[in-house]
This record gives sequence, C-alpha cells and structure tokens, in this order.
Amino acid sequence: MSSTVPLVVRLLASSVSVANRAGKIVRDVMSKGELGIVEKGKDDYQTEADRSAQKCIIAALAAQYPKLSIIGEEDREENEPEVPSDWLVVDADKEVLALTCPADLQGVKEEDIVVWVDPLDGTSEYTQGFLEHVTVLIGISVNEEPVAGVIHQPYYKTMIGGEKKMGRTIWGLREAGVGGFTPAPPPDSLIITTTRSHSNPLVEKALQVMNASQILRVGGAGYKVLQLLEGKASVYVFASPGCKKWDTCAPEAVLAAAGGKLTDILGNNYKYGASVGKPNKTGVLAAVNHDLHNYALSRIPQELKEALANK
Ligand SMILES: Nc1ncnc2c1ncn2[C@@H]1O[C@H](COP(=O)(O)O)[C@@H](OP(=O)(O)O)[C@H]1O
Ligand SMILES: [Mg+2]
Ligand SMILES: [Mg+2]
Ligand SMILES: [Mg+2]
Repeated sequence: MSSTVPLVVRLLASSVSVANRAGKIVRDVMSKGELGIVEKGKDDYQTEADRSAQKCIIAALAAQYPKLSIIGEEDREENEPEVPSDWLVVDADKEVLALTCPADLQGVKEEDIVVWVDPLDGTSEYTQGFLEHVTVLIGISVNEEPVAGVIHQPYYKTMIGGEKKMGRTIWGLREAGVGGFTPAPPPDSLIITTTRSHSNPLVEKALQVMNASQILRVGGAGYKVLQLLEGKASVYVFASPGCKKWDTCAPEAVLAAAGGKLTDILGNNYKYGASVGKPNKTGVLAAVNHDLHNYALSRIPQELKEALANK
C-alpha cells in the first residue's frame, strides 16, 4: 500500500518517526548526564546527543532510501560503526502518509532529493538546561527548494489522560499544510524572536531598527520558527552569518507550508542543493505571513544589508 504513496510523502512520514526516535536519544543522553561536549569552534559545541541523534537519523533514512543525498551538521566518521538496531526506525507516520502530494512533486525520485539534518538545534541551550528550546530538524529539498520538513521538540510536555507525554513533532509539506500542533495568529504588537547565544553588534542593530514592543531571545532556528507558528512572536531576525543550511531547511519548509516566509536579511531565498555553500552568510529573516516579512524587510537599512552582503 505504502509503495503507492509518492516518495516525498513517504520520506516525510518516515522522517516524522525517525525524528521521534532521535528525540528520545537526545533525552536519554541528558538523563545519563554524560554530555561528552566537544568544542568545534567559537561558541560552537557538539555533544553526544548531537552525534548519536545524527547517526540514528542518517542510518535509518539511508537504509530505506539509499539514493538520497543526506547532509548532516556533524562530521561523519570514515567507517561509521553500525548503529543499535532499534535506531533503524522503519515506521512511518500514518497521518502524513495520507497527505496529498503536490502535483509537481509526485514524480520526484530519490536522486532528486537533498535531506538536511540538524540532529540537535540549540546545542548551547541544551548544555545550559534550556531544554524546551531544543529541536531535531529534518528538511527535505527538491530542486534546491525546501518542500517539506520536520521540527521535533524532545522536551515538549503534554498531558494525555492524566499521563505526561514527552515530545511532539511538527511537520509541513508544500500545498498540503502543517500538522502536529495548533497554529495561532501573530500577536497584535510586533514581537521579535532572535538568538540567545550568538549575538553581535550587527544583530543588535537589526533589532533596534524594528521598533518592536518585545524581543524574545531564545535558542535554535527550529524553536524560533515554532514561536512564529504558535503566535508567540511576529518576526525572526538574525542579521549575522552563523546559521547553516541544516538550521533553516526544515524550519523554512514548515513555515512556508503554513503561509510564512524565510529568507536572508536581503529578502533572498537560500538554495538547498547538495553542492551549495553550507553557511547562511547573509542571515535570517522570517515571518508567519508575507505582509509581516515585507514590513520587517522594509525596516532593514541598506547599509546593514551591505555590511552582511560584503562579509
Ligand atoms: N556565530 C555562530 N557560530 C556557530 N553557530 C552559530 C552561530 N550563530 C548561529 N549558529 C547556529 O545556528 C543555530 C541557531 O542559532 P541561535 O540559537 O543562536 O539562533 C544553532 O544551531 P546548532 O545549535 O544546531 O549548532 C547555532 O549553533
Ligand atoms: Mg551545532
Ligand atoms: Mg542548528
Ligand atoms: Mg545542531
């Protein structure tokens, strides 16, 4: 039955299940208490949770879809040791499997797809105990464009029938919409969400010019986009290099499926083909609808755009 479901939809359904498993790895590493922190660069850390969650996601997706290009944030070893068998998730989310695939994506083949994996977005926050900011991101791009994505929150708590359930998984597919949460309209006043742990003078300048009523400083590109989708913030502004393609692919796809828009600070779309440069050099500007995105873009002064473009 599932072989009649178009590949993009099947891959999204598998990604939802795999992200859930990766989220459990993220929680298990934290509860064991041995984070195994490695410093990759300035303000740039990796933990055992980043490493193991990525191995799980890549192994599980590659086993089922061997011709995909999968690009993950963390370096891969030359000869990756086998992963535990229970990481090789084969389940696929039933609600997603039932989605209607956009007409132009129905014939897409594995070779046409690039999957961008951020096994743990918000690592700084993870190591500092801001666990609700942490997400697992799986973005699916076709012809350089993010068309579908998963944002999993390992530490989101819900009560179901008096029992606490940990974790939730938000997904989006172009033209089909979003699921896994209840979208909410933007707040009445301009509330900006931005970085908590990677600010600098350019980032602060772009915040000043927005004239916002409030600025929320939180971790992770995934969590900031969730704040937009849930009506906690209006615009996500980050006028700095630092984010990479795996940070924005899934959030951009989910946001776009909900009617929003994510670009760089100049208003240009990033491209997500296998050979693109990984850094998002010209920052991030995102909003839950196109009007708010236009408004925010109109507030960014030309010299700030040039400062980023010439970096
Ligand atoms: N100056 C910088 N150096 C390294 N990574 C940066 C960065 N600025 C942003 N990032 C990365 O972009 C993502 C969102 O950042 P922020 O939380 O500051 O908004 C994080 O992803 P990871 O946590 O997956 O590495 C973060 O590490
Ligand atoms: Mg990182
Ligand atoms: Mg990230
Ligand atoms: Mg990461």
